[in-house]
Amino acid sequence: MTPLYHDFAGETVLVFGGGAVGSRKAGGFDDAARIVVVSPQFTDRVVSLAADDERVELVRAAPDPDAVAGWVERIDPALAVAATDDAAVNAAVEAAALDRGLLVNRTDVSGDRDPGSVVVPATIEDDPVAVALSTGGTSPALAKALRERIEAEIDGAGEMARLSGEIREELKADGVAPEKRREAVRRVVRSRGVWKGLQKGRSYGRQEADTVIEEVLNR
Ligand SMILES: C[C@@]1(CC(=O)O)C2=NC(=C\c3[nH]c(c(CCC(=O)O)c3CC(=O)O)Cc3[nH]c(c(CC(=O)O)c3CCC(=O)O)/C=C3\N/C(=C\2)[C@@H](CCC(=O)O)[C@]3(C)CC(=O)O)/[C@H]1CCC(=O)O
Ligand SMILES: NC(=O)c1ccc[n+]([C@@H]2O[C@H](COP(=O)([O-])OP(=O)(O)OC[C@H]3O[C@@H](n4cnc5c(N)ncnc54)[C@H](O)[C@@H]3O)[C@@H](O)[C@H]2O)c1
Repeated sequence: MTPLYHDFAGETVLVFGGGAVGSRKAGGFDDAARIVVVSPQFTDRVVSLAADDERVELVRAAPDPDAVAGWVERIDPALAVAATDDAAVNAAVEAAALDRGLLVNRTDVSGDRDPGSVVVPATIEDDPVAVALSTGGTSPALAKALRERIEAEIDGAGEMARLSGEIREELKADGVAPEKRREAVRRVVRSRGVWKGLQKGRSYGRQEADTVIEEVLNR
């Protein structure tokens, strides 16, 4: 499998099943224009998600396997998520989506998949930095445990991305030779002092970074 980032802006995601798994998946599409959850029952979590987020619609229904394709056709999503506790319904969701050339996330199986059948990774976001983590479907519990470790490890990465991106542009604009510029940026992103400074505040991080840059430029 090849990991890719997909932009669902302007698209619909259709989730079958409003239990624990369907509710978690429904809350994970920050970029989608519309998220429709079809289920006879819903968790409190997804009910409050729909109350707070107008993009999320709950439709109370329990389509049988033969009816699933009609729902997929009417709602015409970019991605269908099969998250019911009924394997025949989940299989029908997969078949209907693949028949129409749509992406599908089947939550009740692991291992080999048809092309178009995607896996949702564990994710860590500190905008604009994002980490997606998969165990190739082998051990979702490990994906979650590693996500928790990495979350602590990359705390502050978003601020570091903004600062080092800005420094990169400044050094380019100042006409610093490419080798020196790369060396300076590489040192900034690896400097414990800069990471620590950023935790106190942006200006402290910037000060630490300026010291690192001076060292490189004056060598
Ligand atoms: C990462 C995460 C993203 C998300 O879903 O948001 C995710 N599962 C998460 C948690 C989790 N899932 C399960 C447990 C209980 C412990 C356990 O059984 O291991 C826990 C842990 C917990 O809940 O503590 C059970 C489980 N999961 C799948 C099956 C079916 C099967 O294995 O056959 C069963 C057995 C069901 C049963 O027993 O009936 C299948 C899939 N789950 C995936 C993703 C895909 C593979 C990702 C990868 O490559 O690692 C894949 C293949 C399909 C998909 O869903 O895309 C999310 C962590 C989010 C986070 O917190 O960061
Ligand atoms: N991928 C994952 O991370 C993960 C984790 C745990 C379990 N699972 C799998 O996902 C499935 C769902 O797990 P869960 O914990 O959310 O179960 P759950 O029982 O809490 O939820 C299942 C939901 O599906 C709904 N449903 C039943 N028939 C339906 C139909 N015909 N159409 C639409 N909705 C229907 C139910 O009303 C319920 O809300 C399980 O079968 C399990 O195999 C996956």
